[in-house]
Order: sequence, then structure tokens, then C-alpha cells
Amino acid sequence: MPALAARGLRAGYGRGADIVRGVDLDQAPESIVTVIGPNGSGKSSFVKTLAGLLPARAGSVSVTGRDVTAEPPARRVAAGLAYVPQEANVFPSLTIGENLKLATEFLRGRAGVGAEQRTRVLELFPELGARLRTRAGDLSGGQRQMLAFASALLAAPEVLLLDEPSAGLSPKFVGETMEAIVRVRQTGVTVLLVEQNVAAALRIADEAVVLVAGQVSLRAPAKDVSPADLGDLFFAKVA
Ligand SMILES: Nc1ncnc2c1ncn2[C@@H]1O[C@H](COP(=O)(O)OP(=O)(O)OP(=O)(O)O)[C@@H](O)[C@H]1O
Repeated sequence: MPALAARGLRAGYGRGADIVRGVDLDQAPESIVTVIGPNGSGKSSFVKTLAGLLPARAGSVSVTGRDVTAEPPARRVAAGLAYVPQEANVFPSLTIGENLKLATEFLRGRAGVGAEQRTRVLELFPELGARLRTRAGDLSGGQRQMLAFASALLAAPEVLLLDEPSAGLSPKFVGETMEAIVRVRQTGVTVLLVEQNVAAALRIADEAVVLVAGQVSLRAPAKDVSPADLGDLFFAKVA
């Protein structure tokens, strides 16, 4: 059974045309799938539709076999689908410890949430545990991403959706962020990774899904996709 599945997913904003135009996805448990594509191709909109922040106009989303299409975002988290947005993903005026506490409070009631999961998450990100009193706003971009991952992982999710976690990071921090994603997967979490940094994403992903104008134009093992070949695909004329 796929950890995450989408069937004929369509979504858009307000009265505008569909931006996500019939996307299918079947993601194996504990895999990393990267969603790549040109600017404005609908990658963020797709991941927001999976998370329930943008309503699906058609199609379905399921997590570990459970249909969550009609569920609001918080219920999807409870169903095992956690989401880290591209921006504003931590509370800058709160400390690391307070951010983690708030996430735990929000998640109260979901199985697996609590002190043990907090310990497990801090083992994954020891640099956070060492600085619990530091304000999130004082962290580097890379450390802030770690805190955002950690907050999402407190839900003990089956699936983690990441929207461009390397955006705005220096090459060193891009590498660290990708390493962190690999560590997260090693704990049994399935990761869907939207990335602009195609080369970095392909290095850690099992599978690549190329989205062009809201449709899947290629789905292939990441090792078979060369960033150099993607230009033609990204800028191909789409019907
Ligand atoms: N809140 C919004 N309201 C209206 N249109 C939007 C909104 N967010 C995105 N769009 C439009 O949806 C289209 C796809 O945007 P989206 O951010 O999903 O693409 P993307 O592939 O993630 O792009 P990028 O790589 O630049 O982040 C764009 O034309 C964009 O203008």
C-alpha cells in the first residue's frame, strides 16, 4: 500500500483556472520522492493540496490507505501527514524549546506524540537539544529548517511534506538540510520533497516527479534523471 497517494488531483485558487491539473502519485513507504519543475509549475500548490491547505477541486488524497480528501489540515496531521511550508515555518520570537512545546501541545491526542517522540526527534537533531533556550529568530536559515522539521516530526508522521527546504540557504546548509532529510527517512518516515535545487534533491531522492504546468511530465528513478537533461522537459510546450 502506498504511504501517500493522489488520484486525478486538481486544484486552483479562487475562481481561477486549475493550477494542479490531474496529478497522480503513488509513493512507496519510506521513500523520498522529489517534485521538481520550472517556476510556477504548481509544485507548492500541489503540496498544499496534499496538506489540505488548498481544497481539491477533483480527485483524492490518501495517507497509508486512508482517504483524507475531505479532511481539514489538522485532521490530516492526525492521520499521519505532516507539512513544513517554505516560509514562516517556526515562531521566531519563541525559543527552540518553546517552539517544540507548542508543536507538542497542538498535536496532543495523536498516538505517538509525547515525551518519547520528543527525545527521538532531539536525537535526530542534537544541535537543537543543545540550544533549547535560543530564540528561533536568532538561528541560521539551516538551523531554522531543522527546527521546522523537528516540530513537524513531533507528530510522529508517516509522511512528511517539505516545500523547498533549501530555499535561500548557502551551499553548505543545503548539504546539511539534505543530510537531515536522509536521517529522517532512516527513521521510517516517507518524504515528499519539493525542490528548486534539482541536483541536491536528485542526489537523495529515490524517485523524481517532474511537474510542468500542473501536470506530471516525467516520473522516473532519481538516479536515471540528469539535471542537464531537464531543461528541455521543463520548457517543453505543454498542451
Ligand atoms: N495564493 C495564490 N493565489 C492565486 N494564485 C496563486 C497563489 N499561489 C500560487 N498561485 C499561482 O499558481 C501558479 C503555481 O504556483 P506555485 O507556487 O504552486 O508554483 P511552484 O512550482 O511552486 O513555483 P516556484 O517554484 O516558483 O515556487 C502560479 O501561476 C502562481 O501565480
